[in-house]
Amino acid sequence: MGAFADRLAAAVRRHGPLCVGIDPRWESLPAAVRASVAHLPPPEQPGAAFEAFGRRVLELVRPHAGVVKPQAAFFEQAGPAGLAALQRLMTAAKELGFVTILDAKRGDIASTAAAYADAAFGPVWDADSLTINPYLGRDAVEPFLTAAQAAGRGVFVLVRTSNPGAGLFQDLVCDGQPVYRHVAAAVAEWNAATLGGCGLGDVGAVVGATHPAELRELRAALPDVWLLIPGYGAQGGTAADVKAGYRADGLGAVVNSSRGVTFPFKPDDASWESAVVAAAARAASELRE
Ligand SMILES: O=C(O)c1cc(=O)[nH]c(=O)n1[C@@H]1O[C@H](COP(=O)(O)O)[C@@H](O)[C@H]1O
Repeated sequence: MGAFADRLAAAVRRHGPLCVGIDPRWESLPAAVRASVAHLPPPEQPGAAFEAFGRRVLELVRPHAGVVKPQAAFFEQAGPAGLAALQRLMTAAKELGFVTILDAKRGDIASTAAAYADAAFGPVWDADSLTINPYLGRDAVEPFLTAAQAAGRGVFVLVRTSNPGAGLFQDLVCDGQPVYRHVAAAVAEWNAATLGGCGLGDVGAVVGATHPAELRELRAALPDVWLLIPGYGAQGGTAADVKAGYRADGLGAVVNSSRGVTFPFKPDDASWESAVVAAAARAASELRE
């Protein structure tokens, strides 16, 4: 219990709260990276380029971040070569000492959820943690919790997402509270059984940086829950917006930036690597303050 929470705490103490999202887009990649795969058959080019780019990004951001979050959709889009790239990047991230969040937003009936969980935490993806969608209910979430606990891993449950349309269902008031507060209450219950030495547990909550009022409210309601806060950077969330996500001890939140850190350049910019380093350094310092 708490194995994942404690690993995350160690990473955040060492490197600060920045989580770098790896969401590669073929059209945004540096021209040099695309050229380096031009000899391959076209269906294999995006996957190979994603791997080369992702590996370099991991090395470049290493001094500034202890957590990475590859988003599976972008790799799936690149077909089998993309999935192979994702698998190798997950391994590379672990070898570099990052805590990994596999962002696949899984959720299904219990028997299928068990297969998703087995895939995420088993030897293939070997993720430290996985994002999950709780919409199907308790029996659909529990297989992820069981598998995560058995393997010393964690999950991040979608609670209040960063997208503009998040309120359509999440804000509906039912039994006197918005739906996202009901989800938060369930997260608190699931997390309570998993606390580690750092005082936080293995069942985290996803709360968007774009909703600072809800972030403040959820930080108070979930004092021992790790928050994964996306929406900082490209979606408009600022360092001031995410401030309410941290606990007084500075732990409790990891703040994700994907495009803001990994694509701060135009494809034909030869100095893209220094742009990535500068963006990671800037985000890390802003978030630490
Ligand atoms: O679970 C997530 O990571 C997530 C939840 C959410 O509410 N909003 C959100 O943007 N995300 C993910 O966080 C990343 C945000 O990317 P950028 O907007 O480029 O920083 C993407 O991978 C999204 O899929």
